[in-house]
Amino acid sequence: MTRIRWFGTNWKMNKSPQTAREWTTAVGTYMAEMPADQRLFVMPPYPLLPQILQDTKGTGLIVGAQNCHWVTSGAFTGEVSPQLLKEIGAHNVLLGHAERRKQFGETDEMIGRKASAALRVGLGVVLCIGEDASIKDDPATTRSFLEKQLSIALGDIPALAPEQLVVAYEPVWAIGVGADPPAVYEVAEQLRVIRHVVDQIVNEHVPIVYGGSVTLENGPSLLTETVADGLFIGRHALDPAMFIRIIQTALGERSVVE
Ligand SMILES: O=C(CO)COP(=O)(O)O
Repeated sequence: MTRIRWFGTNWKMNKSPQTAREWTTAVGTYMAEMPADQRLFVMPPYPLLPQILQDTKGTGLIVGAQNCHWVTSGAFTGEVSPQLLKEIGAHNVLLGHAERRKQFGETDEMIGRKASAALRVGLGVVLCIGEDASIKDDPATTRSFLEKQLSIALGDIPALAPEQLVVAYEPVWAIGVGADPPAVYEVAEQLRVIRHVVDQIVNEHVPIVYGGSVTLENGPSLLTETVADGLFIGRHALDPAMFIRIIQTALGERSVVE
C-alpha cells in the first residue's frame, strides 16, 4: 500500500485576503504536478475560508478552520459551529491546538466534545496533542499525559471515514518563535507511543504528523527518522515558496543546500 504523506499549515492569526491569494496561487501551481500520494492542508482564519475554498476548488488542497464549537447553533457569541463549517464547504477543522488550550482554557473534555461533533457532521479533524516543557524530560509522565489527551479526545468519536482524522503531535515546548528546536530523538519516541495508543483506540488507519518549529533543515529527519506520516508547519509555511521547499526537501526531492 502506498504511504500517504501529509503536509499542513496552520496560519494562526496571520494573512490578509491578498497575501492568502498569493499563497494559494503558488501552492496551487505546485499541487498541479503533485504526486497522488501527498495530501496538503491549510487552516486559515475563519473569514478567509470562503475565498480559499473558492480559489482552490479542484486542486485537492484540504482547507479547514482553526477551531469550532461542539453545538450546532445557539447563543454562543463569537463561536462557530461544525455544521456551519460543513455547510460552507470546509473540509476539516483543527482541534486542541496548544494555543487554544493555553490561552483560551480548552480542556481535554471540551476538545473531545468538539472532535465528536465535527466528525459527526462529516468534517475531518486534525487533533493536536503534546506535552509541555515541565514534563518533557520524564518519559513515563509524558507517556501517560499523551495517552490521557488521546483517550479523552477520541473517547466518543463515531466510525471514521478514510483519512477523516489526523493526529498532530505538537509538543508545547517546540511551538513558535523562541521555542527549543526539536531534536529528532526527542520526538521519535513520543511519536511511537502515539502511534501505539491511536492504533488501540481507532480501527481506521490514522495518519500522525509532527508539528512544532519544523524548518527546511529539520524537516527531512523529522519525517524520515520517525514514524511521522507528515509535517505540520506554522511560521515557516507562511511563505508559500518555503512551504513547498520544506515539502520537497523532506521528501528528498531537493537538498537543503542549493
Ligand atoms: O503550531 C504550529 C502548527 O499548528 C507550529 O508552529 P511553528 O511551526 O511556528 O512552531
